[in-house]
Amino acid sequence: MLQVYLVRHGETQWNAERRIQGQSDSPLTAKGEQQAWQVAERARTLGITHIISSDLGRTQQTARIIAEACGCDIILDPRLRELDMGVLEKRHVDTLTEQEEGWRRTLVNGTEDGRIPEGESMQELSVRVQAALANCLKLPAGSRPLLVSHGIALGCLVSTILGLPAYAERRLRLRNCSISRIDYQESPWLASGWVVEMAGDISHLDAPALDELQR
Ligand SMILES: O=C(O)[C@@H](CO)OP(=O)(O)O
Repeated sequence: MLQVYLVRHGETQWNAERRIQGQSDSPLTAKGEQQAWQVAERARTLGITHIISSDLGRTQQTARIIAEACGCDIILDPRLRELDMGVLEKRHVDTLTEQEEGWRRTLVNGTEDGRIPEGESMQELSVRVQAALANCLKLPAGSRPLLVSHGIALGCLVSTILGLPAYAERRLRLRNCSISRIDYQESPWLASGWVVEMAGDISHLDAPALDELQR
């Protein structure tokens, strides 16, 4: 059985300011760095062998802290980037016009191919994050990878493993530096393939942020 841990990056400047990031970037706040150290401390006890990270700055910054604690190298995988949120990236969520909020809601409420203009659909996101996950099956036997990625990207991964549509990710709260775990297994009692063992655990954080757009 392969165990894969999923970690969302620490709180960033724009998470705290309620700005939409997508594939744009902002650095971790002091609180975000502290969260990263706390999740790293937990990861250190889990026997992690590989850290695989989205190549955006905020995930790399988080991954470096976890890698230092686990003594692993970091492999960058752009398929683990956040959903491309097109023309709404860098915008403050409270300043969107009605039309812009409608675009954003398309993602939240879910239509198969809904997207923000110049952005990516949830379906497209789902294909690339699933491909990044499938790559973990090629690691040597006994590997235990930890993936560092983003709220929507990881939510989409967990939702689709559960057999839900990709847009169901907004029904799953994955806070900054939460840990989720999915296992690839062949048990006759469970569906064979990927199984969700836990999602969004923040018991290692002493001060979880009320992060990003979720307040
Ligand atoms: O892009 C964003 O604004 C958020 C949405 O969840 O993603 P991240 O997890 O990278 O903060």
